[in-house]
Amino acid sequence: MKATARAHPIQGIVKYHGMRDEDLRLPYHDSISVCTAPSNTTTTVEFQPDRDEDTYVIDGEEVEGSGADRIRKVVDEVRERAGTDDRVCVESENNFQSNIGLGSSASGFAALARAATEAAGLDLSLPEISTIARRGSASAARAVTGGFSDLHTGLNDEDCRSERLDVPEEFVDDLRIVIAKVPSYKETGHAHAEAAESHMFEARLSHIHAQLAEARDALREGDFQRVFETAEHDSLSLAATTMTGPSGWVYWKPDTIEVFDAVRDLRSEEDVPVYFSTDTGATVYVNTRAEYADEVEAAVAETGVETDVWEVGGPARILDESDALF
Ligand SMILES: Nc1ncnc2c1ncn2[C@@H]1O[C@H](COP(=O)(O)OP(=O)(O)OP(=O)(O)O)[C@@H](O)[C@H]1O
Ligand SMILES: C[C@@](O)(CCOP(=O)(O)OP(=O)(O)O)CC(=O)O
Repeated sequence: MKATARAHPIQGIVKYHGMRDEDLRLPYHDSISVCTAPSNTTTTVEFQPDRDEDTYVIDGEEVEGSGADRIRKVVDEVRERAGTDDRVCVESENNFQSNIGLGSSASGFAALARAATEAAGLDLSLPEISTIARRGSASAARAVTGGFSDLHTGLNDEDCRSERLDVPEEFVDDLRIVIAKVPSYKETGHAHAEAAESHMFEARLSHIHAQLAEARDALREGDFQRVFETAEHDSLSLAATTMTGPSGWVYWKPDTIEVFDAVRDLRSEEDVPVYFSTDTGATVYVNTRAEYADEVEAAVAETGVETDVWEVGGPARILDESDALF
């Protein structure tokens, strides 16, 4: 009745924005992402029949408000599928900063869904677990299946689930993601809620199918340039939509743009294979290949931002009992 799981956050490639159904978190369109490592979330879940209430703790702090509501959604779905009313104790740790655009809701709800289903004794495939994680965060569905994954939209759990894409191993092993941290706090919930109100949203929807086809084909071929050109372009498309909604969200900061410039200089002046990408946040993912990672990190660090070099992460997995957080 107790289990611990670990999951990695995601970088969007063809990014998800906006939900058809906020309760079930059914996105308007398919989306593709890649999990990042060593960034991860570790979560322990225990069903405790003697308790009166659930408790949720992240990074040593009890979670309340909308953060707790989202965790409860995932836990309630597990309770329903397992046919139990037992209360749970959830403890979680992120080994990276949350709410700065590094995808903590993805790894957080993926680790939660993986640990909770295991603790409840449910025998489910990763795509099935992805439908439970999706109720906390749609990007978490892709963090359950890991690597490069594709979340299909749909109106039910049979259709709206994540599937791991078949991508050449050499391409995955060669990818380096230089993280340019721009620590500006934000929450994406409101942006999703107003996504469809931007006049750019219809344009984005009609464009996204070609982007998805391009990304799937480029990933199958292991074509670095086409995959990350698509991700860079989609970052600009996503920002165009968020910036032109009713709240006019501008997620980028001056440091973000400086990193974009550094990346484009490396590409045009030094012929380095390197592309930027942002999700909903000011932090930049700088995608390059292993042999260029040091040169790219040095150029990005010169703008004054803090950097890290990450790689591709796998699916959500169960850890040993000795790794439990309580
Ligand atoms: N370990 C965790 N377990 C459960 N929920 C988590 C965890 N870490 C973060 N979260 C939730 O995810 C929210 C942050 O994610 P949000 O949906 O705002 O955007 P995001 O784009 O995934 O986040 P980030 O800015 O980290 O990229 C937090 O406010 C919290 O409610
Ligand atoms: C473009 C993104 O940054 C969208 C992030 O959205 P969230 O995963 O934060 O959304 P919730 O479902 O509300 O948790 C990355 C992506 O998933 O494509």
